[in-house]
Amino acid sequence: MTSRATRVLVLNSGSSSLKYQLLDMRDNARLAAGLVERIGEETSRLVHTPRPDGGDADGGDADGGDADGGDADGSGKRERTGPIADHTEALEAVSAELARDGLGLDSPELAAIGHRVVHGGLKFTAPTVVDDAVLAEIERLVPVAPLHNPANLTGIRTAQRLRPDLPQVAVFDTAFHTTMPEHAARYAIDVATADAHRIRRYGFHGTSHAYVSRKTAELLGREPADVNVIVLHLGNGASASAVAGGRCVDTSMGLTPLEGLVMGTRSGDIDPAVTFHLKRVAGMSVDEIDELLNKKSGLVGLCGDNDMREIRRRVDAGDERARLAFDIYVHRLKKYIGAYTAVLGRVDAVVFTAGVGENAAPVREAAVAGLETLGLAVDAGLNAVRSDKPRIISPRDARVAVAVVPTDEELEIAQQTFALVDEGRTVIA
Ligand SMILES: Nc1ncnc2c1ncn2[C@@H]1O[C@H](COP(=O)(O)OP(=O)(O)O)[C@@H](O)[C@H]1O
Ligand SMILES: CC(=O)OP(=O)(O)O
Ligand SMILES: [Mg+2]
Repeated sequence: MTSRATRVLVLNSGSSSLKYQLLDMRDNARLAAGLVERIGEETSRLVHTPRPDGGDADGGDADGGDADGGDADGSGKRERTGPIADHTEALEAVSAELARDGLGLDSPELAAIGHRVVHGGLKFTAPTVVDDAVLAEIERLVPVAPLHNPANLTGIRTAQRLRPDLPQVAVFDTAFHTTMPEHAARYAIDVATADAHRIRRYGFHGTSHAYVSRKTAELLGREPADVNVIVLHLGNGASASAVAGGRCVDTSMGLTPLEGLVMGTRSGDIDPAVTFHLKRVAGMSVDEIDELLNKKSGLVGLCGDNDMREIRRRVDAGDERARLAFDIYVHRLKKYIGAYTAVLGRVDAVVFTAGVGENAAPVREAAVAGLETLGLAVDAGLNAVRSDKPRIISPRDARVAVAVVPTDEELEIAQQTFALVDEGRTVIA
């Protein structure tokens, strides 16, 4: 008997987390999904959900940890807490959980492992089968994605060790943004210096921006080529993009994932001279400034919390610091909506996605408040509906649709991975 390997394991390694999904590409069914968080701390936690779409569970969220996480009844969810030192240990723990369900990494049905890789520079414009040269290039880009590329590399190397025979496919956050025109991608600095050091806007979260902009066209009942969309990917990291006819024409993240919107722990846009000032006047080292802007800024720097749920709780309780953090976050969003409206000329939809964008109705409401002159408004009733389906939340007669479209980076990575390895593939006995 012969069978074709049709499963793909997707690994999304973040700086302190590992999200994973195992999918069967015949019908895109999720066979397992989960999350390891707080890697490197004493209180690491692994949440594993077998058959996340199956049974009568409420559909939950793909990341298995963004929503309130309380759907205990009958979903078969398993949780394990205790120290997990690094991404190698995390993947070994995930592998053990999968094996308990008969879905171990040794399965002959596994066709490939797909990895989210955050920084691919300009070299990688499409999903790529990993070899030594690809690994070396991802490594070379560590200085411009210091929170992400090292974790991505560990994920790939550990997966290679566990299944040396399988294709490992890298799917790059930067790939979707490589269509940006030069006038959007270049910084206005000395060209020779910029070119010598490959300094330019690369943009990130591209897999999500691509998926969500395509789904938005579907939601509007139109072809992606006919639709102009502003995508607001608001997770822990956050970025905006302007997508014209399916191609990215501008995005808020830059050389690194630090630029642009206010994020959970990152400052987003600041005057670059702040860094000189911190060095020359405050006496901080470059590494200290790096840590300040990447890990101790954004929402956490402003109010001590980076989780929008907690910030909203505090705002509702009258906490002034949380209120100011929320207002700064929203003000930056508004600026990007305005800027990208100007960049696109005609906007068909403004779309919210990722943990904050999909769940935080007050953020969506505040971000478009007062933007009626741009044709933007939300319907309070529609905005309040909680759902994991793509939906329009603007009034029926609105000139520009405002929408919520849940992202699914893992599905997109799995599809791109499978498309690559399945081309011309021979049947496995
Ligand atoms: N129900 C909710 N209400 C408001 N914000 C939420 C909710 N659920 C999740 N979030 C926000 O989403 C963030 C995580 O988003 P996510 O897209 O999973 O980020 P990442 O992929 O970068 O880890 C959390 O830090 C929190 O701020
Ligand atoms: C690029 C980036 O910021 O990714 P994340 O949101 O996963 O941190
Ligand atoms: Mg994310």
